[in-house]
Amino acid sequence: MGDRKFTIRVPATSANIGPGFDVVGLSLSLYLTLTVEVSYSSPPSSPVITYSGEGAEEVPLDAYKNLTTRVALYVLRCHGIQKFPSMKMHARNEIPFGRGLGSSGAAVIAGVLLGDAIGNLKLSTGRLLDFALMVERHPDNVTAALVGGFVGSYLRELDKAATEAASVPLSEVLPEYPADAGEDWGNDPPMAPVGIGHYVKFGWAKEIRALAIIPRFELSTAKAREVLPESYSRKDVIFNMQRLAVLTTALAQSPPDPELTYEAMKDRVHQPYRKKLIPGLPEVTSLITPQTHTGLLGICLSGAGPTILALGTEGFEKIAEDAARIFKEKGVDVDWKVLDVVGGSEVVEN
Ligand SMILES: Nc1ncnc2c1ncn2[C@@H]1O[C@H](COP(=O)(O)OP(=O)(O)OP(=O)(O)O)[C@@H](O)[C@H]1O
Ligand SMILES: N[C@@H](CCO)C(=O)O
Repeated sequence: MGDRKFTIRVPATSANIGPGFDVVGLSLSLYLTLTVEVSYSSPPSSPVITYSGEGAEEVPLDAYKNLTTRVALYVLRCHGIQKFPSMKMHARNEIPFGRGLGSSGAAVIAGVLLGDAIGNLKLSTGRLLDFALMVERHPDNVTAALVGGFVGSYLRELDKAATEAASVPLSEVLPEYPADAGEDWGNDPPMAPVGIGHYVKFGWAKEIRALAIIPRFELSTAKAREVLPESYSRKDVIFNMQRLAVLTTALAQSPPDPELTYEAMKDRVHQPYRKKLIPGLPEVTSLITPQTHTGLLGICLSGAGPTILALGTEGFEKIAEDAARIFKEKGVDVDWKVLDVVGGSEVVEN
């Protein structure tokens, strides 16, 4: 194989969109971009990683500790390739860490695409998703990051053997590989069962944009999932299913109907439990409405939070300023960005 240069670009995502907890995701115009140079003619060595942008002060640059390169190595090892080729990678990241904008999902998809590209594996979209789902176990962010747009997904019920293969602890899927391990990593990594995740892309009305109101603190997804209950009442489950069924079509209607979409973006499965981790969440999502803010279609927690996502057609500045004021009263400073709904990940040869 000759030497190669390529770029991998993966969008940010907002999961849940209110009632679709662990089910729907939306890709947004902030990107994790990898610029990669691979030399197959040089002997294999540890990849040289540089990084700029969001998370630069905390992200590990050791390829055996960095999430993206560990995922790439997992995919390579599942295909019998034990070592990275000689390579340089620069990551430029616009997606803030731990804010509910899918930074980890983007890093995982970037890793799967990186493994696919450097191993010249030519995996199908479905297979790329299988490997991503072995690492990030809920499909909403990774699916939207891979295929783009407004996406619904479910995890298939697997047979007994495949269920076991798909439920190994993350530490076994992604061990922190010792840099000096040579070719001997010990056991083979668990192979991803075929067809773990299935998805469908919904329509999206082109005039709808997304306002991300981003608190200046991080909340890890793991912590935001710990506060959720194990079971729910029938009433709350029906509340969410009714709204989600309406929402997936309502956001494709042009012009969108604010009355319909605002109510359809309400949730009783995750947001009520997360309010203790995000001061201001109940106030922002209840005081900012289509009646008070022309152009607003709906407002919800983005992913596991703490970012708030407001969907709308206009009036973003007023929505953002009023949300910022409510957060400020609770002692929380925010930044805000108006984002577009975008296509999925791209790998471009340079
Ligand atoms: N570009 C990246 N490179 C390496 N590691 C990353 C990268 N982006 C995110 N991570 C890792 O993922 C962690 C954040 O993941 P987490 O799931 O808590 O939040 P999130 O993905 O930003 O939010 P959400 O899943 O709610 O949308 C970071 O602290 C970091 O360890
Ligand atoms: N559906 C997930 C998204 C976060 O990655 C959650 O809300 O916990």
